Amino acid sequence: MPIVAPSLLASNFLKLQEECTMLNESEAEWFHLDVMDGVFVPNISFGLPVIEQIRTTTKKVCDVHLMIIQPDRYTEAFKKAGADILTVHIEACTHLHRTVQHIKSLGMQAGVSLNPHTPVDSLKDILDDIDVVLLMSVNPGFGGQSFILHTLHKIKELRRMIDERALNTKIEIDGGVTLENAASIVQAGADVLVAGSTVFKSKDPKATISQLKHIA
Ligand SMILES: O=C(CO)[C@@H](O)[C@H](O)COP(=O)(O)O
Repeated sequence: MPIVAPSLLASNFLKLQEECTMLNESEAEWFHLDVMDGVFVPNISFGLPVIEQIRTTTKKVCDVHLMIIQPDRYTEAFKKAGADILTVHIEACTHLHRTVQHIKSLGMQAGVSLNPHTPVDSLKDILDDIDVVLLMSVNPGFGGQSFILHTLHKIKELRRMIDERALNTKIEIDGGVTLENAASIVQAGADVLVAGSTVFKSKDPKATISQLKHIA
């Protein structure tokens, strides 16, 4: 069964506490928190103070996805704000190995994210060092986009790489995940489903989370 990680980007920020309570009562294991800087991606979302507050509402895993340039400037700050997993973009890092080691030295799990055009092959010299690979299945920056079908090939290729090395690295898929495509994403080899619009725009978000969890 996949881990379900609702993306709070699609939540109602005026009712953030209620949204967090709903997630706490649901089968979601991770809170997916999208940080955007308006430079790496053409949108600005939320940052440290919001994550700090969300952290006080939950004991679930806080999975922070940094869509920012020069993420090293903020590694400690996100640890302090309560991140359990800190994911950086391969396209935003100059010394990725150093960045990953720094994240892990602070006691967080390290994730590396790939934009849709970045081949999974680019992970071959870092894969053994990371806990999570976050494959973007849309171009990052906005919720509510359509899943890019080619991602299914990338998931299968990455699954092969991980299994060949007998690693426990998780494959997380982010963007355009729906009740219609979730089963094929999991069958291709994904471990974690990020879902924003599908969860928060549904009539019954808790039930939708359960459906995503049990769909495959
Ligand atoms: O990181 C991002 C977008 O950059 C994602 O987390 C989206 O927010 C997912 O939203 P949906 O496609 O599920 O609405």
